[in-house]
Amino acid sequence: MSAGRANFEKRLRQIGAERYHDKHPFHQLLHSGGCTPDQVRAWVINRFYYQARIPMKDAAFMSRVDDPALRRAWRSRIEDHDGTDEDEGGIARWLRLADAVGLDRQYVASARGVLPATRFAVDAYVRFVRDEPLLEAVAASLTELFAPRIHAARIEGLLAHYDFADDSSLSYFRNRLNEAPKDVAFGLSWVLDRADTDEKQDAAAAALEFKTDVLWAQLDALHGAYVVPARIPPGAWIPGTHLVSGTA
Ligand SMILES: O=C(O)c1cc(C(=O)O)c2c(n1)C(=O)C(=O)c1cc(C(=O)O)[nH]c1-2
Repeated sequence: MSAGRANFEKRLRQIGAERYHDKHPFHQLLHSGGCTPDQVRAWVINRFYYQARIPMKDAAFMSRVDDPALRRAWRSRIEDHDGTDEDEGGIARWLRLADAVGLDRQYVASARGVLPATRFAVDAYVRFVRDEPLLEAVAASLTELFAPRIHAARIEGLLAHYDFADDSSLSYFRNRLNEAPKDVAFGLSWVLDRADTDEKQDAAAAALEFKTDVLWAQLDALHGAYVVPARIPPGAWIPGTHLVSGTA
């Protein structure tokens, strides 16, 4: 026996209401115009690592699925980030944002300046999806239920407060507004259908909480390193470096 489908969906949404990273002070700083240009750059560099690993985690997921219908429903996630013959894809769009804030895109793409804690958090997500049961792997992706709201708030906040923000530099987020709802509608009904015991519902809810931790930890790392009193770990990006002159 398990709590009904509607109650379980409510429980998952409550996790977002309490734990999603829209509540993190770094996002509040970013969206309200409180970040310095270097703090925005640090966010662009570190968040790139998440972007770059998302299609790798989706490929890891697909490598474990023996149902062709599920692989077919999932594969557009990889194309959304890596692109197709017709569409440049999310990774290329993110690098456009890197250009707009004046960063050397090759440095950003190299992921050399990424904070250690960001790397640990993102790598933990990829491993989780590779190693845990498929139900938990799909449940972990359901933070995307809460992403369109933060993407809309980000577009509005960045456009209002930062000179680099325009249709080209923010195209990543506009595209996600269309891509994420289709992914999450599929993922949510897949999880609701399969989590038919209390034990499975608990496991799926724990996976979603784990994922909110993955997102929160990345912003904690950013805040600790680049917001006063800043403590930049060895090897991480140093403000003022790897810029392309004449931009931002
Ligand atoms: O900007 C954000 O706050 C945000 C959050 C998330 C998320 O909730 O994991 C994703 C994205 N963006 C995103 O752009 C994206 O492509 C994405 C894929 C996934 C996933 O877990 O498969 N999450 C997210």
